[in-house]
Amino acid sequence: MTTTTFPTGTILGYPRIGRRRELKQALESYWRGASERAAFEEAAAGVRRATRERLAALGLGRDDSSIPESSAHYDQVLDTALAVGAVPARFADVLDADGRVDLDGEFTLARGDAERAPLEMTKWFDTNYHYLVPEIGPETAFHVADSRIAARVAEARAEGFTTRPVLVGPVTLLLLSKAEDGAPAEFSPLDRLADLVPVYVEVLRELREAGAEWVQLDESGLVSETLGVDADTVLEATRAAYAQLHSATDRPELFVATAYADLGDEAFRTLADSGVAAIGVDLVRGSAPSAEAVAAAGDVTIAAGVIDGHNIWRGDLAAAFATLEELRAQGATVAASTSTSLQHVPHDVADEPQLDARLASWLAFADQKVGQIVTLARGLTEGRDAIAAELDAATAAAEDRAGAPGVRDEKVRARTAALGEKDFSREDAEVREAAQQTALGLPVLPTTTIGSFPQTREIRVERQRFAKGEIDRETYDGFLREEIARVVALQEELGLDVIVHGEPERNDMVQYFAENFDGFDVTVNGWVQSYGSRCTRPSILWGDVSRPEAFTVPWSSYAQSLTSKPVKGMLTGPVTILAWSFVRDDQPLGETANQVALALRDEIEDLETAGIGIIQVDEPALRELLPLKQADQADYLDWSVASFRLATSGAAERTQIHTHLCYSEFGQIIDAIDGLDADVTSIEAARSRMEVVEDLEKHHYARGIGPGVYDIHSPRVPSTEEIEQLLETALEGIDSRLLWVNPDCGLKTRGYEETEASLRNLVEAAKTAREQLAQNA
Ligand SMILES: Nc1nc2c(c(=O)[nH]1)N[C@@H](CNc1ccc(C(=O)N[C@@H](CCC(=O)N[C@@H](CCC(=O)N[C@@H](CCC(=O)O)C(=O)O)C(=O)O)C(=O)O)cc1)CN2
Ligand code: MET
Ligand SMILES: [Zn+2]
Repeated sequence: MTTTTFPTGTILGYPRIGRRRELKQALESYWRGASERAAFEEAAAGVRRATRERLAALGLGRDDSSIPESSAHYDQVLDTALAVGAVPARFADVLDADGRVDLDGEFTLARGDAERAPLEMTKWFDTNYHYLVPEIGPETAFHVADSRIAARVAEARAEGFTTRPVLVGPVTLLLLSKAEDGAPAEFSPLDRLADLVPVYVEVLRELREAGAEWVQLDESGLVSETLGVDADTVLEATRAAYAQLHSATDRPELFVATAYADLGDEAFRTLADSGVAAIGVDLVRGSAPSAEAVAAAGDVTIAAGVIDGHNIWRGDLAAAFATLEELRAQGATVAASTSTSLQHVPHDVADEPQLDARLASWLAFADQKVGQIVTLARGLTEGRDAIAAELDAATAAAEDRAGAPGVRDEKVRARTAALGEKDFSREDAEVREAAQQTALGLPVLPTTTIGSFPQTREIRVERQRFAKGEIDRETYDGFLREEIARVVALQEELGLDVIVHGEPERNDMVQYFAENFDGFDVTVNGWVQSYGSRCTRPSILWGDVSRPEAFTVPWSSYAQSLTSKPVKGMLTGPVTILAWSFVRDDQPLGETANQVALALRDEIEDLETAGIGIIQVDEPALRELLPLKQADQADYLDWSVASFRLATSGAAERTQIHTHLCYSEFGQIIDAIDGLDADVTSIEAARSRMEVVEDLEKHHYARGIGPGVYDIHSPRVPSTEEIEQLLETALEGIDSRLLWVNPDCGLKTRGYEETEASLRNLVEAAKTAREQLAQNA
């Protein structure tokens, strides 16, 4: 086997949706049937080509494997699952006679079809990216089902690039998978490792044939303690898998990348001992391997993740370089790398000319981070003096940021400093329940939705016209009021009990808040993929946060003026606002969370004054930010739960506080959910068919609870019978006085046709369930 050296500087991955979301456009157009397959393939290839050219222009080498081949149409976990044939039996028909899967098969798994729900989607580590969860059973027939990753390597090769293909590694792939339906209770996907690794061996051979000299296997599963498998078992699996991959012939050199938390010496040594040639460690979230581990590791290259792939600050470049030098002084072969893939940050600060120049000078998006990597690599080759100017410039920017106006706002500081215990708690839950019963008079099994109604193209276009100055504020507001009136009337007609205004005024549930708070800025082109073709523009929280004036109140009161049923006010909670923004890194998150909480507390007070009796404070990201290391979890849950309570505990007894969580497994955090002290909580449950009910029962959960009965992630309309069935399951573990009937999440990504049909069935099913309860009483 040829031995090639690892590049001195590299990144673990690059945004793949395109600088102007070209891939999103192409995907949605293909799905709509508005373009042919060939046109889609061409657009996707265009994004890949532009990425390679850009990375080379920024200074990564064309032929030294420093450019990762990290593209994906929909999801990188799906791409790896397809490569090794991890296709569940319920989708067996997407495989052709040769066991291969094509483009439409890929999208069937990702998006489902009329009969089938798609693969489940869940959080990728502690990020706002969502991957598709492979389903693996005792019978899953692993085989090479798809060769697109090799084809992309060959495509790059033809254009003069030697790229480094990126796959999810075998251990992490299985750790992130779920057991296929019908698998025995004691079955764990990791049990199939020995059957899976030989298929990776074949895939590696294919990649080598296509011209890859290095392959990157992402094994962040090794750093997480939240995947339900103990550390020793994970290390044992790692040892077994990599010994076998190492001994394979005709393969690229192995680079195992880990990210999102500390790898730790033991896992580092396990990888080094099993013969992998390079190991990536996240030095933003974790620490460098110890001197002993480095000494014991032989000639393995350490790809030191010193540039933050998960946040947008320019950071302390001099400190990053010092870390590299220190590792080198210990005898390590070092490369400069990002801590994670850059898929979590936008492309380019230069695409944001509207940003204040001073703020912009503190930032580094993906392209700036590539520049930083190139600088550090040059420093490693030529010595510190060669990059002194760049290091000094970054230091000067950090100093400027520390003293800039708005970073500290003394009024905000005085308010958080004065907080006492009473600011974090409400009247007893029973007292509140009685007051709310009187105030609201809701039926048993009340029906409601989670907040958003379909964000139609028309709404987005009107908002864009308003942003461009093509229509004035009055016209835009008038349009939104019409939209709200329509949505309220629709809910009345459907017979829902608690009405929402539909959130048409919001571009995004976090960005909208950032736009209305001080201390934030927003981007115009700073798109980051959240899942599939869906993107967000995370806001930049750079200063102390406060709320200049009420902003949700006019919409909620307008909706309330149209109906005698209660309208639910709709806010995004402090933890979620932090989780889905780029947050200042110069103070503890808990401190920032309390500032956001106080801004929300002000809004809640104004909603109450305006006569809104139910207020939902969404915290879908509560589970997302849960630290991957158990030792850090208690502290996180303390400050996150406290910030929610700070936001909501100013509410009167009679005001019913709701919260909503989705996209996660909740078993692990039920105590924290209880600690939020919300009166009613809606959670995602339909896709896991009410699995959560068992957990709730185990914890003797005694508050209002709405486990979702309708999966809003696919256009499929759930039948009345199906929803009745789910309600029956729910009622086996939940007291009927506590149960609410609602979808899994907001309806913003859905169309009206399926939304109306589904909600009609939901209301109908609730009616039947109520009748049955009355009969049984
Ligand atoms: N921040 C955040 N994170 C989240 C969620 C969330 O809602 N927000 N939900 C969960 C799942 N993730 C999601 C992420 C994004 C979307 C989503 O729908 N995104 C939209 C964009 C939302 C947005 O910001 N829209 C803007 C800009 C819309 C736009 O693209 N306008 C066009 C013009 C209009 C058009 O032709 O469509 C343009 O600028 O070119 C607006 O409405 O104003 C999309 O990708 O399509 C849904 C779920 C978890 N994480
Ligand atoms: C991702 S959670 C979404 C909650 C929000 N209120 C909505 O309905 O869209
Ligand atoms: Zn949700």
